[in-house]
Amino acid sequence: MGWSQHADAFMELNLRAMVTRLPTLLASSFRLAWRADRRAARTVLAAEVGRGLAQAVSLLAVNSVLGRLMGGGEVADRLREAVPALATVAAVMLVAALLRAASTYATGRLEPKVERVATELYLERAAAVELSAIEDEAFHKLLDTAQWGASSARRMIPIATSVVNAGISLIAAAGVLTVLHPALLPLLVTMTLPSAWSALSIARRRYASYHVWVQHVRASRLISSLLTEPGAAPEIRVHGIGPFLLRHFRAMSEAAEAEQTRLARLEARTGLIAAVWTGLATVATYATLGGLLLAGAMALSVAGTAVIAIRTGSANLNRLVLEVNTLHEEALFVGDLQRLYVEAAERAIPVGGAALPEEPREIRFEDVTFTYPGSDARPALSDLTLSVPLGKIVALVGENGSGKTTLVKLLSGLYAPQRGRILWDGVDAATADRHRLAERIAMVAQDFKRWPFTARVNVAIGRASAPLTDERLNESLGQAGAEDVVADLPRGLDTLLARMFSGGHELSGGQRQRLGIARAAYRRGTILVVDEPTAALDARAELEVFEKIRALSGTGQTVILITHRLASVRHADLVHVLDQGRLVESGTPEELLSKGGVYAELYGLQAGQFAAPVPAPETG
Ligand SMILES: Nc1ncnc2c1ncn2[C@@H]1O[C@H](COP(=O)(O)OP(=O)(O)OP(=O)(O)O)[C@@H](O)[C@H]1O
Repeated sequence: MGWSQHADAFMELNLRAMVTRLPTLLASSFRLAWRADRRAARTVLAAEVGRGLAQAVSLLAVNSVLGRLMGGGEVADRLREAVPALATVAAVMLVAALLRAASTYATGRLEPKVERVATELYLERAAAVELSAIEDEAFHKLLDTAQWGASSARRMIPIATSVVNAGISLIAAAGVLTVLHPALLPLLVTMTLPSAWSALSIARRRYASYHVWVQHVRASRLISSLLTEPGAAPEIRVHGIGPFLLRHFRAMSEAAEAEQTRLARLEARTGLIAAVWTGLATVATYATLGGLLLAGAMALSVAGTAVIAIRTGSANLNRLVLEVNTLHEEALFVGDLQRLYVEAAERAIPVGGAALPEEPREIRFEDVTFTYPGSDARPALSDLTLSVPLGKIVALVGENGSGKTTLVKLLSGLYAPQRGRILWDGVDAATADRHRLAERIAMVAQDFKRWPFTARVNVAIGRASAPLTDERLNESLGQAGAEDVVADLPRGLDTLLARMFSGGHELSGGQRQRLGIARAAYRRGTILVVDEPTAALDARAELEVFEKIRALSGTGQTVILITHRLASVRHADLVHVLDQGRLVESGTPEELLSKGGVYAELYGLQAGQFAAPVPAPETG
């Protein structure tokens, strides 16, 4: 998959590749900064270039000061002659300090903006992808790794700034050194190469480890969140699952610790080798400098400047190598983020497409076959041909796993069939404008979302784009029979439905379900899909909800009803019976009952439960 190719690319990254990639990295940091805040980006760049130049001028001025001080003549005269150069050094230091302050301020302003821009883009793209992408394990992994990209992009800003600064300072020091004596430059490079090698090796190992361990980190985070999640809390306590989860958490943490220890050991070894190499190169550098002095090939004042230039140069080269290395490390995470941008754009729900008929009469499935992406099980739907007449109540019936939910997901455009077509009065849904199609659907899914907001928002979120009016809200609550639910809430519609927050309230399963139906009613889609709408309702509430659903269809609304309660299906205009992804029967409830097929059999089983005599208690 994508991410592992990426890791391989990094594994091949050597010093030369790092240097050649540097301009691209700096440019991408600058582009992000430019997008976030142009003025701040300009200020940082100008200030850093200015600071680098100031360093060169300051080195030359120091050279001139040393030359004057070590020249011939009276000490007082020598001092006097050095004054202009000393004044230059002081002025340059002042300018450099001012530039540094400007750069610090602008960088500080840029950083959070860059992170926000990158995060917004991440969330925006992630929210727009197809459901199949969200359910795809590889895409999820990318979502996971890419989430660090935004903070990396933020960190890249000061690092890139530092790289520019160190680079210019280094060029200044190297230029001065070359002027002083050509032999000094290669020595400077030799002194710094070991740290470059060690920093690169360490970063490469850390990154490879991260990519191998990312799944492990995810799983361990999941386990720790299970231990604190309110939904899991009752079962953890009653079934005593806590110690089991803790044991797993500890085992996973210990494995991760062992990996950290391995990395630390390798880091220490690499650092030691680099330190020995640097030490030898430093000795060689100063020995060369001494040799040049002894041979009379270099004046003492020049040697003094050379020592300063070598120290400044090697410090800058070291900093440059470390910063370039960190920049690469962060860039790899930003790379994950950029790959997510690209992949999410490729897997986004397409925009535009054919218009659907204004008032279609039927939605027709023609030889539809669908297998869930990545699944090697039998198709969830096989060669399915059926009609959903609009403006009616259509019930989907069948045993668990027969494909009912899958069918409505396809009808809602959440998935596309691999074979066959779904036609809205002759317009193929595959070519239709998907966003427009979704506009028409209101859905109460089996596992519909409990939003951690107020009751009001929990209903109105059904059509978040519409202005929230009390009239529409009350109408929807009425349509779902949810007025009592709201009346019982401590702060009515303003009650926060999130127990984990102060003032939050928890609804019962049935209350939640009614609010879910109110949300779908609020949406006012022309097709209402209700998947097991009464699973959590008591007998009276169930009757009431079906009554309401029936009333909705009376207003011209299409209702697609999935339920196992066959007594509730008797008001449907049409029933499709599915079995193992295939359509086995279709007709009105009466037709199906008299036919004596699967529907009649299931109906008989349910009715039989009520008719069966209750066994008498044993008497002792
Ligand atoms: N997201 C998914 N990924 C892979 N397979 C899935 C997914 N959802 C459902 N399936 C499989 O597709 C088949 C049909 O499932 P579906 O949920 O449509 O059945 P259903 O008739 O609605 O069942 P139930 O009555 O239990 O709700 C099942 O074999 C199920 O395991």
